[in-house]
Amino acid sequence: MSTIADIPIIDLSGPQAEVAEQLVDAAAQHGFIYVRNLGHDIPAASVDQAFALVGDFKEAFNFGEFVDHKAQQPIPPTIAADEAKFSAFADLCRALCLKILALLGKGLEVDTFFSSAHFQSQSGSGSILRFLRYPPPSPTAKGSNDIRAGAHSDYGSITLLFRLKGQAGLEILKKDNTWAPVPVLPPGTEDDDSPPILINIGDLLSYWTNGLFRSTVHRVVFPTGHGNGAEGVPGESNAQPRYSIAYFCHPMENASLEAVPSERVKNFVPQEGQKDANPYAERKVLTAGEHLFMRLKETYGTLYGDTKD
Ligand SMILES: O=C(O)CCC(=O)C(=O)O
Ligand SMILES: [Fe+2]
Repeated sequence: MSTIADIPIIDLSGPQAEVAEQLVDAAAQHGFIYVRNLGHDIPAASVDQAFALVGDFKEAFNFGEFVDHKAQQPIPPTIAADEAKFSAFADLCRALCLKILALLGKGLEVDTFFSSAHFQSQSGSGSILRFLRYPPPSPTAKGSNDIRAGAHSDYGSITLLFRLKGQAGLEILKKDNTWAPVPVLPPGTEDDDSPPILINIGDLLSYWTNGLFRSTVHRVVFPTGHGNGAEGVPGESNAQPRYSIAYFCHPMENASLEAVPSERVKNFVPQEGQKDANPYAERKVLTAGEHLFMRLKETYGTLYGDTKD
């Protein structure tokens, strides 16, 4: 068995100063954090209900922001009946993101520096609630077809990821450049009512903190029996379709990504060769919207009026 990913497990209900410090350390060392879902922030029933809504999706369905509980985009009739439930779930995700951003600010001794740049109004941030469905392996698939979602890092500030017990697939790239599976139920959480919510740092927050917080590369694979060297986690399988729900949190588009007034950020020196070390320490101040545009342009250059070479 490959060794499972080394990701800290944090209970947000502990003493807040300690929790804040743990979150900052986890963001700096790992870029991924398990937040135990003990029902204080997101009730297990709400997660179950959200997964129960996903039945009809083909591969992915993205909700942009809801305004007055209404999606601001055309949504298929099959989904429209549940609009209020989707919106309520998005609200729970927003609230949890705000809490984590406030704690990260507390841990860096910059108070509301991050949290106040988010969700100042109902729209204008590019935050997305995404429902994902990955088909089961096709019996003939070999080699290159064993990747369900290619290696990437997320663009925004933080991402919340909800997964289902028993469903394998997520891996993170470790510092030694090898992949490690990320169990849905890390040791000690097996009896929780709902699996921990996986939080990861996105490129924007890494940029904003001059690389102190790591935006860790991850992917989704078929871990067993497909000859890709990934062996997965006991008790998890990929025989069934896999479902996940991600909430990608972004600051308001006009938020300016000015230097974080934190000693720890100021004093941070990227380790040599650290892949996600931030090259922009002496940079011009971007807004969150400009940062997103830059990332999208890197990925989808031709669509954004650039020619790729
Ligand atoms: O489905 C997953 O477990 C991860 C999805 C993901 O990384 C993404 O959509 O950015
Ligand atoms: Fe991702």
